[in-house]
Amino acid sequence: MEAERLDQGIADSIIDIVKKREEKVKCQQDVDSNGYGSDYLGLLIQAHHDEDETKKISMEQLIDECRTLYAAGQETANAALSWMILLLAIHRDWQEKVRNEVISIFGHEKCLDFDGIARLKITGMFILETLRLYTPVYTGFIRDIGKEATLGKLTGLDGVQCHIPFIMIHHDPKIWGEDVHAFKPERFLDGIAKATNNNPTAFMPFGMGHHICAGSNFAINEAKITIAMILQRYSLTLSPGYVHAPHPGLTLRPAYGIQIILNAL
Ligand code: HEM
Repeated sequence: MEAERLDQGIADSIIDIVKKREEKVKCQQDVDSNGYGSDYLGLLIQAHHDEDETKKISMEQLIDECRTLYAAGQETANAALSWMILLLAIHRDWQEKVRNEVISIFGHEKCLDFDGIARLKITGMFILETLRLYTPVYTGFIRDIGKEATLGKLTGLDGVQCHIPFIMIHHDPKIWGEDVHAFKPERFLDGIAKATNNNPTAFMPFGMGHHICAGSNFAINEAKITIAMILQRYSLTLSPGYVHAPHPGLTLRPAYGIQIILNAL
């Protein structure tokens, strides 16, 4: 009952947001170039109002899309950012390296732009190493194996489910070396292909194949922007009250949160 009430609450708040956009269009405030808006929600509302019945989506479909995107994008990115903040606070040398890169590209200006974000190479290496060590979707994925598939010498796997736990792959010394548990963003200095010896299945924080994460670029940019904006303003120190307890829930999360002391620069 509680789950149903929450579910209805989520649907109602999405409908409220949609109605506000529709009202704006009715009032002619936002019809100049973007109609219902040029973001993802705007595109969904446009599809909901499409006169072509073959392209039109129902309100239920629109709500489902919003739900999926929020669930897939919020919990994962939240977990990833938490571990990034922890590792920045613990590895002060990397905090300095990342901050120096941010300042060298953006100066002490508070405003970031996309050209600069794309040039945040050290920050990118730091993000990849965090995703390797603390893979948010640690369970990986489960795939049904089809008729024709073979796995090494195994055949006749039709109907078998295959579970690929990303975190075990990301912590496999045969792939990453004996220092697999060490925090070493320099592994990614020459990109993911070099770090994994051209093995695309060695590093899969965003999955792979048909259902690979739809928001991976968004998530990396989101992390770069968040880290850059924090490091432009603060230095981070781990609070002595922090207890390290990665909790394997829906995503890999810090069981008791991450307590950080922020000092304005
Ligand atoms: C660090 C952050 C994130 C991580 C680690 C992550 C990871 C993943 C993983 C492992 C999958 C399953 C891939 C598979 O089954 O092969 C997935 C799917 C998905 N993700 Fe993400 N994700 C992140 C952020 C986001 C964001 C920000 C969005 C949206 C804005 C998003 C949207 C999706 C969607 C829609 C799917 C389903 C794709 C499909 O089934 O076709 N994700 N993500």
